[in-house]
Amino acid sequence: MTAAETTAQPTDAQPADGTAPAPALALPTIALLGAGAMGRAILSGLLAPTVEVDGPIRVTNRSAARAAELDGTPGVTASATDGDPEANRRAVAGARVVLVAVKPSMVVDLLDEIADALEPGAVVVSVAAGVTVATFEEHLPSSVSVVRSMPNTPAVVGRAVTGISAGTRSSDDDLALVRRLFETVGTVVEVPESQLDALSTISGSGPAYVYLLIESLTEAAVQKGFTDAQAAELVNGTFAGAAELLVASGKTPTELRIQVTSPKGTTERAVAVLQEAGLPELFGRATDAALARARELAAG
Ligand SMILES: NC(=O)C1=CN([C@@H]2O[C@H](COP(=O)(O)OP(=O)(O)OC[C@H]3O[C@@H](n4cnc5c(N)ncnc54)[C@H](OP(=O)(O)O)[C@@H]3O)[C@@H](O)[C@H]2O)C=CC1
Ligand SMILES: O=C(O)[C@@H]1CCC=N1
Repeated sequence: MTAAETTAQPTDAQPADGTAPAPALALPTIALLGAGAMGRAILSGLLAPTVEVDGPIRVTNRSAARAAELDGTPGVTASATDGDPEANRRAVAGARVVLVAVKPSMVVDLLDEIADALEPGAVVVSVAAGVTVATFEEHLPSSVSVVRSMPNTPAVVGRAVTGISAGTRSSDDDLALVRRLFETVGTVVEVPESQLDALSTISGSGPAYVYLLIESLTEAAVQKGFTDAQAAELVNGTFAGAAELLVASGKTPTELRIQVTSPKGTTERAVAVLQEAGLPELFGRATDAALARARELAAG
């Protein structure tokens, strides 16, 4: 299941005895504009039983179908912007945090639409790739602050890595608030804005690189005669197990690769093919291409 196919569901499990855990984290009023793959991934963290948001989260989405689907979720009020030009302005009025999760090309129109409906002191949080703090600040009143962020889709399972960067008007408290918000879906790394596009090429896009590797190894398994189901079990299990081992062992990826690679054994031959084909350099080129695209998005 992709993030785009998920509906917003709390990320934390309820205790086994069925009682609700005490809220561990209180967040102020939140509006979330854009309930696509990323918007809904973040929403799932905010709906965790350990998080208490002041009032329902006000979600908007362009199409009515998705808004209607989310409107039934406890803790959420959702409206569609299609046919309701005031929906975004209503959602942000009185909200302390406004998450902007529409496509980069739609950001500027959205900011112009909501600018004079924002609460003074609101924190506008961008998840849009490439769009700079300067663009946000140019289109918003000086009474609101801007924080740029770059989450990733494992937010759906509470395992996101999110980069955040302060805007020129954001206080330490604003940044701390945004950190707490993204910690509901995983871990948070603070970087200067000058590094956020680079971070996006690594962790923002990173899940796609991992899935591409999984797809490629699965194809190799099928070519070797395994059924699709067997190939998926072998490859998905191997990626999940290797990642878990990396985290649990505290060892470096290099140490763990060497453990697998018996001298003069089979893995050594396979790894040599991948290295000779330039796999490490390919990641350098791929992330350079992503960075160039982020700069195009920034230029509008
Ligand atoms: N996908 C990812 O892994 C990541 C994405 N991002 C960023 O997140 C943002 C969203 O990306 P993603 O979720 O993938 O894209 P999606 O297209 O899945 O989501 C965008 C959503 O915004 C809705 N929308 C469009 N216009 C408006 C509007 N005026 N008001 C309210 N909602 C609107 C769309 O509705 P409808 O579909 O009905 O048109 C859609 O559901 C982008 O800026 C992207 O750069 C950041 C990190 C990772
Ligand atoms: O592909 C994109 O533009 C977004 C940003 C990082 C991941 N997805």
